[in-house]
Parts: sequence; structure tokens; C-alpha cells
Amino acid sequence: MTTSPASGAVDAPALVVRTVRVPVPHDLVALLPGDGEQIAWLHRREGFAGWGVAAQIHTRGADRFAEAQEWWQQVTHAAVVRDEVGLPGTGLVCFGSFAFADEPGDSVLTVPQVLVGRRGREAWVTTIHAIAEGSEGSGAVDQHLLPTDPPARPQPVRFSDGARSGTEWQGAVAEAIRRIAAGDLEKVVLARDLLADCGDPLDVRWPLARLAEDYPSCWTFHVDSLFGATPEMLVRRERGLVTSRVLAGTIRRTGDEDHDLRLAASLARSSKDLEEHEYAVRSVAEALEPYSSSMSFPEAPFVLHLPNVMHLATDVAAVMDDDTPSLALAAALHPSAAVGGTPTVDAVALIAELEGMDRGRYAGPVGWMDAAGDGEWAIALRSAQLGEDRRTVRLFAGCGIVADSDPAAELAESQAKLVPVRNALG
Ligand SMILES: C=C(O[C@H]1C=CC=C(C(=O)O)[C@@H]1O)C(=O)O
Repeated sequence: MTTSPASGAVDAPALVVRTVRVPVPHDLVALLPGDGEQIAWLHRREGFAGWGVAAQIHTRGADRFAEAQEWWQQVTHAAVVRDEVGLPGTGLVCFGSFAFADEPGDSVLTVPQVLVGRRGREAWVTTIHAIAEGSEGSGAVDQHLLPTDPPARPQPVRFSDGARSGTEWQGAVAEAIRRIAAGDLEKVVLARDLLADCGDPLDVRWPLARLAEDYPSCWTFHVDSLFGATPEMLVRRERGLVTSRVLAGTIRRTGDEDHDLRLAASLARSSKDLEEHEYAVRSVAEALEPYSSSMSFPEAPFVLHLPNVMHLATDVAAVMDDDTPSLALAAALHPSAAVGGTPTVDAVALIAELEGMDRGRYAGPVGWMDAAGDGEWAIALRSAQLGEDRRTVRLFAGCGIVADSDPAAELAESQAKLVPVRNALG
């Protein structure tokens, strides 16, 4: 069932939900069917694999988060739930992917028909169907734990420039640096896209399996044709505790361990990167402040090592003052200065002026939420949007620009950030 609140009225279906404990599956991606709605959320082999659509809403505009949240509240109120596991992520769960910008933007919240979840030594299957459908059409739970036919290896992929060539994009970065020097703003994150032609329709399980394998410390996701492996957690809420992993400030890895350790040390001392990082941490701390009774984060960032790049990283933790749902927190935090800039309004305006493209859902919140409002919303980075023909893929990468940035170095950094999805397609 799909609804759209274009008329202002939100039409929530009445769902029957059943969660049962099952043996821990070896590999969640291997359970995904080869077609239809496929949902993935994976972190260190834990998370979810889901399929089918029990209910869905599309929202757009400045109220996209609020409308989705209102719909979710109605769906949860109308649902009949039998949950024998009782963990965050069991019972009724939705998955969402939200547009970066208010316009044009298309955002989605989906409730799958079948969801297999894993957390530590616990695993479960949740089946969801509309009350109107009468019986539990999803059948015995064991059938959902059988690996499906593996995806075929894709053909070699051809890449081409997106909205801007590398040279044009460096020009946009140079213009942003001029605006910052003129005092118009302090930081802006500029992104670019790269087009991939896969020849045949892409079976998204192929890149998902590779991303989950190669980037286990990232959150590998697929929601409504947006997929990737992001290292940045915008907000995670679990029973009154909120955490956020803020990233900004990047250096490319060389593959030589000793050299990379020296690079990590230089990143931790780089005033340009520390400044870029400081803006991002401040934006998250200021946005969480109204919702929390206490907050903590270390004075200096640590260096997060990924296979392709290293980032300055800060983990922020806050105790919630009230029961604001995780999606509402994500809405309050979006766009943080890791993907927008400082001040936010000026940065978002400059992004629209200089990038020459619609970001779509790249750099928007992507994640899941349960009926209690607990959930995880990451920032959709190191990501790509699969086209409607399923043959073309748009990859995205962006870089934080401050006064001391260098356009050529930023282009190289954006190329390094494209590596995870590029390699996963190959
Ligand atoms: C905008 C992206 O990365 C952000 C997250 C980490 C480091 C960043 C940087 O150093 O510029 C960016 O703020 C991207 O990967 O597309």
C-alpha cells in the first residue's frame, strides 16, 4: 500500500505485525530476493534485510520529515503487534530515505512485509500485513531464512562525468573559497556526481555484499534504490540515549601502513581540517542541545581509519530530556555542517548556486525507526542512486570547503570518496 499526503490528509493502514525469535542467520544480504523492494541496513554483520512493501509514504518539501513522522505515528497507533523479542528494531519498523534539499526532493518511508533482524546473538523475523488482507500471507518464518540465488556478476561499468567535469567542479570550489574569503560564510560542502552505465540492469545485492564486506565499520544501506556504505551516523536513539558520529576533515590513504600512520598524525594536527571539523561538531551539538539534559564529547577528534580515507571523527553522546523520536532528531540535525556548511542557510543557498545538480537523497538522512521512536539515521554518503531503468547509477561525493582549501586537493579527495561504490560496482 502506498500513500501520499498531497491532499494534507494522511491515510495510515491498519497492520498486523508479528516478531518471532529465529536462529542467527549467517549473512543477511544473502537472504534478499533478487527483485522487488529490497531493504538493507548492515553494520558489522548486524542489522536488517527486508523485502516487500506493507505500507509506504512519499513526502516532499520543507515538511517532509514532519509528514513522515505523523504518518508513522498513525501507523503505529493502528497496528496490532505481537512481539516476542522486545528489542529496539523488533515489532513494527520503518525504513526511510530523505531528500537533502527541501526542493525538488522526494522522500520515502517504507514498512517492509518481511524483515529479518540481527543484533548480537539475537535474531528475529518480523512479518507485516494489512488487517484487510485477512490472513498472515507471509507463511512460515523459516522460509525467510533460506539464502536466495546469488546475484550475477555485473558487466564492466562505464563511467562518465555528471553535472560538472572535474575541471568545472574545481572552478566551483575556487568560487566557494572566494566567497568564504569575502566573509559571506565560513564553510560550505560542495558535492559532485559521477554517472555509471552498467549495461544490464544492476542487481543491487552485488554492490551491497561488497560494501558490507569491505566497509564493516560503515553502515551499508539500500532504501528505495539509494545504496551505499556511509561512515557517518547522524543520530542513533536507544531508550533515552542519543549518540552521533560526526565526521569532517579527510585525508586519502596510500595503502602503505607506515605512511598512512604519518598521514593520520598530520590530519590530527591540520588546522584546516580541525577548523572544518569544529564547524561540524558545533552544528550537531547545537541542534541536539534543546532535546537533551546532558551532553558530552571529547575536546579533540580521533582519526577514523577506513580502507580508502581517514577522517577526523567525534562521537557525541546525549541523554534525552523527552521522548522525541529519532526521525524528529534527524530532522533537527539535518543538514549538519558535515554536508551543508556554516552558517547553514548561506551554505545551502551556495550549494544550490554552485553545484549545478540536484543532490536527490545523497547527504540526506537514511535509516530506520521502530514504534517506540528508537532508530538509527545515518547521512547517506559514499552512496549512489540507481536509475529507474536500473542500468544507470549516479554516484556522489562531497568535500568541506573552508578558507584554506585547495581545489585540486578537494577534487582528489572527492575521487577517493567515490571509491567504495565505484569498486563495489566493478
Ligand atoms: C560530504 C561527504 O563527506 C563528509 C563527511 C566526512 C568528511 C568530509 C570532508 O572531509 O569533507 C565531509 O564533510 C561525502 O563523503 O560526500
